[in-house]
Amino acid sequence: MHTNKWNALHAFSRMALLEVENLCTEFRTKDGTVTAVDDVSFTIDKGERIGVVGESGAGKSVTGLSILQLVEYPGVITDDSSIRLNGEDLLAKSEDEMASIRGNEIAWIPQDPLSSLNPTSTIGEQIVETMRIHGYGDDENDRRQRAISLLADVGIPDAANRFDDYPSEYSGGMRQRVLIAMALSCEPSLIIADEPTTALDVSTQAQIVNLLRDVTSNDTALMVITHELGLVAELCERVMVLYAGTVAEKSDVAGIFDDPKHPYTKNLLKCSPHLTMGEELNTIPGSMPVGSERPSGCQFHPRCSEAMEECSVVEPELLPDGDGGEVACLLHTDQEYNMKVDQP
Ligand SMILES: Nc1ncnc2c1ncn2[C@@H]1O[C@H](COP(=O)(O)OP(=O)(O)OP(=O)(O)O)[C@@H](O)[C@H]1O
Repeated sequence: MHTNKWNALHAFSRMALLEVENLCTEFRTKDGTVTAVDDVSFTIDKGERIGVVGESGAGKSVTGLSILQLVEYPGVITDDSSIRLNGEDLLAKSEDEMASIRGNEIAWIPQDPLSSLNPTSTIGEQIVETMRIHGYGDDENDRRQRAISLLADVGIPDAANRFDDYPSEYSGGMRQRVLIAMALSCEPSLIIADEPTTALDVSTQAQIVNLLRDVTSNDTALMVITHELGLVAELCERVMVLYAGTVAEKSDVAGIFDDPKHPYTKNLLKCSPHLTMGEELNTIPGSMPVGSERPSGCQFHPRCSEAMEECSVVEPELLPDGDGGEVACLLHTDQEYNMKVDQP
């Protein structure tokens, strides 16, 4: 019952910044409909850091891109979905309004710093341009000064001189810092970071985690998309575990590590290089359903070592787990489901 007190405090001290309800995002391809995000609901409070975790293909990036309405063709957010920022319906916004919200209100840190930066433009000019596009700052000189101070804030030494360098003159870790500076440049209320430490060495990863923790605050919330639960442990307050586009489990960070409920979460913990600390690293046998073919019942049941007969028939609902979190697993629900299966 460790989380109830925390949740009560959380409810009183914070307000919802982002409210995602029943988000469904489908890719309507010629080979059938791929449901990338299937009825996902969650909130992010002002200044909160939340981790969205799962293996490749779980729907993490599409969830983030849906919030920004940047899902590529033939992706469609279905009509029952709702995404609200500070109470405003983002799905009712025009493309021009969304363009202004991107960067100004919600900033995206993409997966790959090298391909996200323009190799032919200086680092400083790219940060200034982000502010210019979003109408931030009064004049070019202000924007330039702010870019230099942001570069210094994210730990670029000798920022005034490094302003005029090209991306190729920065290391991988420095390029990631630049993307963080760009995300911060227009003072967004939410930053969505997609795998922010992938491809960095271990000590640089630790520095980027510390930086992300330092730059998020009461004014800036963070949604981290990652397959790495170790990153979540170091950085986030709450976790949402996705599997095949559905929410497997939600919890505060302590709950996920001390008492994971969903068998998929338990498997992910055994697969995290940071958490296993030199013990044998496991992989989860089998693979996530791909394309339009989805198993009946629980999406994870074909790979689940704890699966029961009814797991192949009944789709588990996401229900309170009794510890302040929520879990979608028949092992953690009462007899109601078994009765449903037994009925003719
Ligand atoms: N353009 C597309 N057309 C068809 N299916 C797509 C498209 N983009 C994504 N998908 C499908 O959506 C699902 C979720 O993809 P998503 O990129 O969100 O996964 P992820 O959890 O972020 O994985 P990764 O860690 O590999 O980025 C996958 O099954 C993927 O194949």
